[in-house]
Amino acid sequence: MNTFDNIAAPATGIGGAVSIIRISGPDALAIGRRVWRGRRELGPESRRELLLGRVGIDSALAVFMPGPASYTGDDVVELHCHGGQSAADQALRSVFAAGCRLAEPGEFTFRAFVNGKLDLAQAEAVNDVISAGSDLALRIAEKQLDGVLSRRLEAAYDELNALRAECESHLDFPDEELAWEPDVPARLEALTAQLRELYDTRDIGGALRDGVSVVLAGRPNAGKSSLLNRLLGYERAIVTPIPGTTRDTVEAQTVICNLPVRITDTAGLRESADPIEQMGVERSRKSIAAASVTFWLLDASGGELEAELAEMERADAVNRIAVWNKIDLVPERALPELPCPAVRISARTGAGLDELREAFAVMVAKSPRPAVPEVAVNARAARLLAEALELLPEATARFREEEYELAAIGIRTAMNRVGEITGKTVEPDILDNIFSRFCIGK
Ligand SMILES: Nc1nc2c(c(=O)[nH]1)N(C=O)[C@@H](CNc1ccc(C(=O)N[C@@H](CCC(=O)O)C(=O)O)cc1)CN2
Ligand SMILES: Nc1nc2c(ncn2[C@@H]2O[C@H](COP(=O)(O)OP(=O)(O)OP(=O)(O)O)[C@@H](O)[C@H]2O)c(=O)[nH]1
Ligand SMILES: [Mg+2]
Repeated sequence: MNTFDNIAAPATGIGGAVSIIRISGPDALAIGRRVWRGRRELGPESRRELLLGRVGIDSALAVFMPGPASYTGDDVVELHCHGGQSAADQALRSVFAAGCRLAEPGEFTFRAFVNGKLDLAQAEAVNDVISAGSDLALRIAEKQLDGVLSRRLEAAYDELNALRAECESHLDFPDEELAWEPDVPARLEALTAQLRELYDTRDIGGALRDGVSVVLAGRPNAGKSSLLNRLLGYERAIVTPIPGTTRDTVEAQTVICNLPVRITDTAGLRESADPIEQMGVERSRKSIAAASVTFWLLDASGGELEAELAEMERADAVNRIAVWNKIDLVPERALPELPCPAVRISARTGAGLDELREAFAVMVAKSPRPAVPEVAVNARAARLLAEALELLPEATARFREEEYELAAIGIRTAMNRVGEITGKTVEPDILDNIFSRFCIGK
């Protein structure tokens, strides 16, 4: 990615009423002027004003945002054309003809990073904002974009740097005992605790970014597909009184207690002579093994409680919630105690659904009503924090043993790991890897 090129790309998806084409680079204004004509000329006077004019045959608005006060930090021109493929295409063609190339995925945000408008943690948050699957996921992404995580990491980085310098002064000036900071180990420990607190947000961070995978499992006819439809609020899967209705896995997305969820309905588990059904059951087992939470459906009205429970035990699914269904048919029935969280619901009437949702939120977020955490780190940050957390107790011990050189090396390495999260110290291939996962135009 050459940061001096002029780049352009559609900034909006298809299907909208307006299509925005974004141009960024040293010649953005000249290119904008060549392709867009209005009564007034695009230029420093029209800074951040939307002016009406034409791009080719389409009437379009244009705005000039001079760098460095722009999204990328370079000069930016946006053309707001009519929606649909044709208007945007002809505008884009004239932009390319005027001397732009198509931006690579994430290249606008990459430039914002290179120009110091955003650090790496904020740049990653841009992608999180776009892919946020729930309000909660969006809020946490917006906080990271605002720099909440970055500020904490910057403070940790500065403290590590100060402590590293302290270790080195023990080496460089071994006779100046009086000037030494007395509490280096205590400060190292406090810092380690802060980094661990950040590290401990990785599970909820992963759940918010990737969604939690939930599988609906159980014997045929237990009401898995009925529950799927209930949770989604529309008739996604076929429901019939015939056991073995669902043959293949059915996937959908939803939000439960503000957590984005990828949910899979499965074929009921049983032995069957039908080869197609057996293939479906095979898929069910695979989905159960891959999911992070299992809602295990049990027919509370059935005559075969033992068989259903045995099937559940045999599957040995992780993080399961036992869901006694069809409770509307047997409201008073005493049901066996189970070794896992259990709720009583009716997929038919909707009774107990809130309890199920809460049991799920407690399992995933340790709270029935997950609040917006200040920060929740992603997998990359968690990996780097884990490395720092491994080094710091070691370095603290070395310091106590007056092995200042080893302590300094450990602290410096931990500091660089923390710096990698915000992009202070980072390899180009890591940047490529991060930005290439963005969409074109971002
Ligand atoms: N039309 C349009 N809408 C958009 C964006 C955009 O680029 N274009 N955004 C992005 O994709 C998001 C908004 N984010 C932005 C962040 C910073 C700046 C910007 O120009 N910052 C300058 C000046 C800020 C100011 O006016 O006070 C700066 O930081 O110096 C623009 C958009 C969402 N909506
Ligand atoms: N009374 C009552 N009937 C229910 C309830 N939930 C599901 N049913 C009925 O039970 C039957 C089976 O429901 P499904 O949702 O298709 O069951 P399933 O677990 O998906 O079954 P398979 O796809 O065959 O594995 C249907 O006739 C549903 O209407 C419930 O809460 N109460
Ligand atoms: Mg079904």
